Amino acid sequence: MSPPAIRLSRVEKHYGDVHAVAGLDLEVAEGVCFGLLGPNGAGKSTTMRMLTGQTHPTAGSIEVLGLPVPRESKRARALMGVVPQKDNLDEELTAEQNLEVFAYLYRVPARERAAAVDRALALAQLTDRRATKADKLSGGMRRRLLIARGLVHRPRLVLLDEPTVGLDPQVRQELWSLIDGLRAEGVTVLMSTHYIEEAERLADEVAVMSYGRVIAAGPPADLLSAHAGERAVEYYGPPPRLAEIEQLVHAAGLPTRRTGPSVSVLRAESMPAELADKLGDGVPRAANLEDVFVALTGEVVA
Ligand SMILES: Nc1ncnc2c1ncn2[C@@H]1O[C@H](COP(=O)(O)OP(=O)(O)OP(=O)(O)O)[C@@H](O)[C@H]1O
Repeated sequence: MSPPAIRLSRVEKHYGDVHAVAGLDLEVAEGVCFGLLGPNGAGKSTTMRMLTGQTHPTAGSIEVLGLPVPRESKRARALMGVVPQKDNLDEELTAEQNLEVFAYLYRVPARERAAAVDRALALAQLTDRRATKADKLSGGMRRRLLIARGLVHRPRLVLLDEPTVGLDPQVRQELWSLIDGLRAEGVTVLMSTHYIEEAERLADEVAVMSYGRVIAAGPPADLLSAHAGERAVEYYGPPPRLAEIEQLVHAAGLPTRRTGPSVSVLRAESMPAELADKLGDGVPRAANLEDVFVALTGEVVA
């Protein structure tokens, strides 16, 4: 078996009293799309920044594509593509020029640069906008360009920090297709997100982070069966009715969680018929990673 693309072992990052990362163990296998899931402040961005060598760990060890980081972060950076959360395109340059600059910085050989830029433009679906300045592109186009820029040198590993944050649902779908395409090509993807649906839709494996640690990791289906079961049923009603439902369900040994104006009964596939009768009509749905997260932490994501 080939060594993992990313390995973090007992990694800590302290900012004064804040332990942004607090004993992180993580392995990402080659060719996998891996989702780092957790609420704001869980330590996802700090982890990403340590992988690129932008910030150094307080303790622990990090390897990226077999190279120790931060010692060899320059070599590691040359092999990976990094797509930052914050859009830092050069406004003055066209889509094509933004890509050319990165092809040069990533040392794509001069005779291959034009083809690399063309390929990245096609990937971003911006071939017909190649001569448009970045400040004239829409939000979705800019984000696609930002991703394509990180891919111009055909990296084996791509880090995507919150790739679709703040974008409308249609643009998000487009980016999901783009990321899916990378996975199909065998590129290893590490993506941080606080959108449950994004992790569910794209990730082969997920690590749930809370307060700087991984509290559960594995393929989404395994996490669901271990922590949330197969199905949930949502019941709506006034607060006293919801409290009553919770009491009845807990007495039967099943977990619940509040979701706004409703109570979700988890592991509903094991609900006794008698209890189902008492609870009346509910809205059945499949269990999701949010159920897992809440079951593990009591916190609500996003
Ligand atoms: N440079 C810094 N100085 C001080 N504290 C920091 C710094 N960077 C991060 N932190 C703190 O570390 C914790 C983890 O932050 P981090 O940005 O890694 O979380 P996150 O999961 O990526 O959340 P977000 O999605 O909001 O970026 C937070 O409490 C944050 O305030």
